[in-house]
Amino acid sequence: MLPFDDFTLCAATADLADEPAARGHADAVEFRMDLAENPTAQLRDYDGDLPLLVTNRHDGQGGEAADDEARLDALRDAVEHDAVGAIDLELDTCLDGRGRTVREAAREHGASVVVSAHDFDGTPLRQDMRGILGNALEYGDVAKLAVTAVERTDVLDLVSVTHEYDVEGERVATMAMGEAGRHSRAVCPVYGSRIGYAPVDPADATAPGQYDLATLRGLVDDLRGA
Ligand SMILES: O=C1C[C@@](O)(C(=O)O)C[C@@H](O)[C@@H]1O
Repeated sequence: MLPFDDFTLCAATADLADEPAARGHADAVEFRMDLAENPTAQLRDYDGDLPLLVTNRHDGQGGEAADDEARLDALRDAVEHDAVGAIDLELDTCLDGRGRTVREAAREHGASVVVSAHDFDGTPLRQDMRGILGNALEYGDVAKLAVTAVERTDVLDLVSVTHEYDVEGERVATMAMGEAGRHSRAVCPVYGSRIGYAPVDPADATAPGQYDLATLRGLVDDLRGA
């Protein structure tokens, strides 16, 4: 089980062979099944130390998986592996009811549920970000929102909403994608964001504006005074 009680840095990858290289800096591995070759075999053969957060992102939310039942079946199967401590499920998949049995399977196997939403066009209004995270909290243990920053100042409202939920005792994970939002990946955790994502190798970024793993670990630890 990945409780996300505190900031959890995930090495985001489509290749579980990255795990040994991630161990020194990451708390967990985000396994992007939708970007992976033979994800089922990779999961079956995984014997690394780090727990897995499993994501099978559909193409409407920035991933490469078709948004079909097979995508959800793969998540339901994934939670049966002991190494899987959490799954990521899109908010739209929860709102349309298709995520219910996936969440149930996760709970049954002691895996946390991260309910996520992505905005690749911009940063929604403050009250809308609050609303999206609030909706996601209805379904998941952690509500995650990744927006796109066009200006550096777009991050201000995101930080403040993150802080509000943290003060209310809710688990949220936030980040602004894109160059203008890059600093949010280090700053949002200072205000309570529970999850960070970074590739071991910067060439393998899973979203725009990500730092490499060692850099993000250093920045977050520094800023949070670890
Ligand atoms: O949802 C997220 C967050 C993310 O998009 C990011 O911006 O770091 C990276 C993805 O791998 C992950 O699934």
